[in-house]
Amino acid sequence: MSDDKKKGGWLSRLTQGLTKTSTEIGQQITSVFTQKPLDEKALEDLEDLLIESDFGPQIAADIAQKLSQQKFNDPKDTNAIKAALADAIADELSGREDTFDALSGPKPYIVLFVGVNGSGKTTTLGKIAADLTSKGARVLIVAGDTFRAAAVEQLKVWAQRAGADFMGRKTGADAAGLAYDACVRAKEENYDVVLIDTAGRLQNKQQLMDELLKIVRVIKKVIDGAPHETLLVLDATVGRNALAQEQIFGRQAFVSGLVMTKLDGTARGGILVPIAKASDAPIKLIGVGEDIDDLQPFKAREFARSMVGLEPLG
Ligand SMILES: Nc1nc2c(ncn2[C@@H]2O[C@H](COP(=O)(O)OP(=O)(O)OP(=O)(O)O)[C@@H](O)[C@H]2O)c(=O)[nH]1
Repeated sequence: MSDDKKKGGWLSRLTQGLTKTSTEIGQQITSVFTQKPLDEKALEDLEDLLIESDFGPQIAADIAQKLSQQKFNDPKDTNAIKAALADAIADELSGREDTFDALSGPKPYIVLFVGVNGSGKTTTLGKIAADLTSKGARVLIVAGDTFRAAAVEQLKVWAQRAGADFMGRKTGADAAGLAYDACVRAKEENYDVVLIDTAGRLQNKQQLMDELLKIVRVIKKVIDGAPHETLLVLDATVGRNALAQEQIFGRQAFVSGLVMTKLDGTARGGILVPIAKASDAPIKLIGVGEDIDDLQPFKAREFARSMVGLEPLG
């Protein structure tokens, strides 16, 4: 067992978090390959397996094609095949990863969280707040989803837990007005980071987008160059719907990074790959569980290895 695993560090959490997907891919790959050489039928089976894991037909075909061109000394050596598969997945994700770093940029650093209700926005925001305050940052949490009292309460709890300050308004208040006041306060009171939650009702897309754009406009009025980061939070368990959501929010062009949550809750974690490829914004963070430590920086190679059931390299 590696040191990381003993400590329950992020790599082992990543491996554990992706168990559902890696069981699907990692174990099935054994049955795909053990009884036969890496022939056309095996590659077709691999392609099907990748499609079942939500990689999408094009990416599945590209990966199978790549593997078909490789020579394996022992076609029954599933670890070598898994490593080649992990490399092929990581190659698909090349250039699609980036770091989320709220502490090296200008202050106050303004981060906006967008995404549909239930995607994990509030939880992601809370986990980030806890991480930042643990590093000594002064953090202001802003409950910009003014439509749902429960969302405001949930954020308040996260703020208390993280030791961050909190700003909210009564139900139905103007979210852009709240964001404006929060930015003014953050400037005056020298906060390091402001984390702004937003509403995520998708029943009326245009209204939702108009409201988000209004929030962005007012933030810019107070702080030049802000928001410094707009994170789109997507739930991996909704599969291809997450791809559709990326297209809706991504088309507005102000998304600067993606967070893929609940990868632990699905055997179809392959969905991250077509989303990463379709989006203009890179993937910055992934959620592999409900604990604070389960929100992790996205590292394509480690992700790909965990996904096929190999130890991440670290
Ligand atoms: N298993 C797992 N659960 C998660 C993860 N991220 C968030 N959740 C859970 O998903 C549920 C929804 O998360 P919220 O943060 O409330 O989602 P939201 O987008 O803010 O949704 P609203 O509050 O409805 O606007 C909660 O029960 C979270 O605990 C994750 O990475 N893994």
